[in-house]
Amino acid sequence: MTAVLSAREVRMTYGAGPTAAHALAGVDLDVGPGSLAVMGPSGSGKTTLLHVLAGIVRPTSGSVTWRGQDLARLSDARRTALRRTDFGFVFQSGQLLPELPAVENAALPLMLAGAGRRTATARAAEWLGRLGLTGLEQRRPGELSGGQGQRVAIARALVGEPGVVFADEPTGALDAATGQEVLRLLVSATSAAGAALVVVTHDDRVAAGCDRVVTMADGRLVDDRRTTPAAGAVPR
Ligand SMILES: Nc1ncnc2c1ncn2[C@@H]1O[C@H](COP(=O)(O)OP(=O)(O)OP(=O)(O)O)[C@@H](O)[C@H]1O
Repeated sequence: MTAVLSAREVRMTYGAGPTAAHALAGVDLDVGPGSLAVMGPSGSGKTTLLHVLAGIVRPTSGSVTWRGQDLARLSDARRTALRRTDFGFVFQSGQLLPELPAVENAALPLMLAGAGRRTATARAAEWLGRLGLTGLEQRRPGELSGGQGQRVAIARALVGEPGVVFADEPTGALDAATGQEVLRLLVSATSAAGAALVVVTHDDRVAAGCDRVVTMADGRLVDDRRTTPAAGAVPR
């Protein structure tokens, strides 16, 4: 496997002394092309790992390498710039700007990167179309269902052609059937865009729809396996 993103001996400790929380206690992980689910009990370090991999937080020690650069060594400004150009994000819900129509929400990363409004919204509209939202471009988030809102969030994550998409419980606020559909779209759209996907989830069915599943416990990776269609992967 050719790793696109590599974590080595990553540790993350919150606080100090006897009450310190060792959220990551030495994690080695190579993220390759395809989709990777991160599972594990509450408090095991999943979100912290996602944030460290995505350069949102700097680990206490260890390295995270993306395209030859150690994210932990970059300045905050450089990391923020790199996050904007190279990474896409989908969160549980509520991350769309309520006053903007769907197409402008999806176009935001391009506009932040300096693209003109017309070009940005045209590209965002294409992505909304690919995600089955044609005709809903002018709706505001409050006028969309939860599943439609998450599809707008997927369009926004992919519009800038990132190398990796990070998703934290992207189906957590949806009912089971809608969640499965959103996950299927997230996996297939990310793959079609040539981006890797890292998804934190508590849901076995979501994990089964990914190519690979790692499990965390107490800040460590304790299991790493490839899924097969026979193991229940979502048909594409
Ligand atoms: N900002 C913070 N300050 C202090 N401790 C934190 C902070 N963020 C996380 N922790 C602690 O680090 C550990 C790992 O938290 P993390 O959120 O990564 O776990 P998780 O597996 O994503 O949990 P969940 O499934 O409940 O979201 C927990 O013990 C948590 O209390």
